Amino acid sequence: MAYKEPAPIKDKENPFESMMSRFNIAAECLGLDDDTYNVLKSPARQVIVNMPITMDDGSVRVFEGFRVVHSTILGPSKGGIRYDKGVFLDEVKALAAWMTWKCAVVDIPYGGAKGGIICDPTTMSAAELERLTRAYTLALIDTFGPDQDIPAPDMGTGPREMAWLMDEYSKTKGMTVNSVVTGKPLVLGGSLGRVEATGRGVMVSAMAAMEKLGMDPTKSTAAIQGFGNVGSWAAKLLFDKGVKILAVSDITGAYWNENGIDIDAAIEYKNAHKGRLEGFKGAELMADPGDLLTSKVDVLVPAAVEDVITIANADKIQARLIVEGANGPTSANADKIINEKGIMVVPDILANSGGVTVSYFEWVQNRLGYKWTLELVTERAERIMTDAFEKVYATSQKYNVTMRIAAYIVAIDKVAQTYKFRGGF
Ligand SMILES: NC(=O)C1=CN([C@@H]2O[C@H](COP(=O)(O)OP(=O)(O)OC[C@H]3O[C@@H](n4cnc5c(N)ncnc54)[C@H](O)[C@@H]3O)[C@@H](O)[C@H]2O)C=CC1
Ligand SMILES: O=C(O)CCC(=O)C(=O)O
Repeated sequence: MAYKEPAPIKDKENPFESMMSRFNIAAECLGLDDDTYNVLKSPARQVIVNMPITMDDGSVRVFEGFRVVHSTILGPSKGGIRYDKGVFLDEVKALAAWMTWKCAVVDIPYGGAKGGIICDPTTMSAAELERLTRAYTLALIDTFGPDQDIPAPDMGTGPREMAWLMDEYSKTKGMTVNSVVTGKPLVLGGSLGRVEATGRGVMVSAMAAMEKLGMDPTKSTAAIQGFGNVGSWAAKLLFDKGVKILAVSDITGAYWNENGIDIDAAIEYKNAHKGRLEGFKGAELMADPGDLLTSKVDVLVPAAVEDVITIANADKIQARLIVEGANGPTSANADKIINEKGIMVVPDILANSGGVTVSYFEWVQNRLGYKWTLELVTERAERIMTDAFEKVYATSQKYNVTMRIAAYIVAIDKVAQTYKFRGGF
């Protein structure tokens, strides 16, 4: 196969190269053939759109957006849409590939995609965001579809944006098509349990890993970076399991309480303050928010952005366990340092796959025209996550590799086997 030792790449890494360097190692472990390797390293489709939007003050701004479909070999492509001022094409390419691996790890019948729009949603009105979301939907009308490519929320987007997308798509088709998007409000066909699904999967992964490491959750401490959808739910569900959360953070700073943060109070505060923790009195503001990552805790959950654990701080990490709520929070160059320190990492493509798993349930329910109970959603999602964790753990033992490389091996193996049966290239 065409595997080559990746050239050393410096932090800040290109996220796509970062993804590829892990893919290369896993491909070599599997002895992946050249043809499949070459197909999988290239995204199937990359669309760049420019959308002129009338702002509230009457001016017109042109926004750039992307949709990258990495693979559809396992089924329609699936993946969130990110609204962020720093989003860029290679990041979306990496995120799309991670979706392919993630869906394969949890064994759901989807390929991978991701979208992004360069914008700062915190400075835009709801009306401007609605116009932008509708324009993006129209620009990608031939890409999206319940059997083609199914978006969902990611950073900076949530049920509100998914509702606009569903409505715009449905209008162009002349009928209601709720299965074109997941993460919708419940009343539009959203699934019970989707909002907390990614955080729940993080909690399930953390519990499974703690068991392997012989850690008692009720005697363990944790720090959580990011207090949005994933971080706040992961914090809440770990807190409910008795884990003492010593630190949480968001874009406004990191907050520390030696005696443990009351996560219910933190969530209540955030909800009452435009989604931000700024001014939260239940913890002290840390002088440097980056110190959260190297603080003295047992479990670290990066649940914000990419490349926060790098060669600059990896050797200072004190946690025994890292559970990656975010996509790509650890740079490829930091993997070796973390591994040498004996820290167990539950990688993103496993740890945060609870979200897409319940998105899959939402799509299934929409297509059935039927609603599942929360108990059913939770029980099925937890079973899928636990099975995936055990499969990845067993693979890591079999190949004597980290959980991250094991997760890639599980995923690439499934995709490669599918290609073998389907043929076609
Ligand atoms: N929403 C979902 O279902 C899924 C999200 N993810 C990933 O989880 C991560 C977070 O996504 P969401 O929670 O949905 O986004 P979100 O937009 O709901 O929240 C992001 C949070 O991170 C904080 N943040 C941003 N930059 C930060 C920084 N430099 N330091 C500390 N905090 C920072 C924000 O203030 C906010 O609290 C992303 O990597 C996303 O791709 C992964 C799987 C599914
Ligand atoms: O729920 C989904 O379909 C995708 C969520 C997502 O974007 C992710 O897992 O990174």
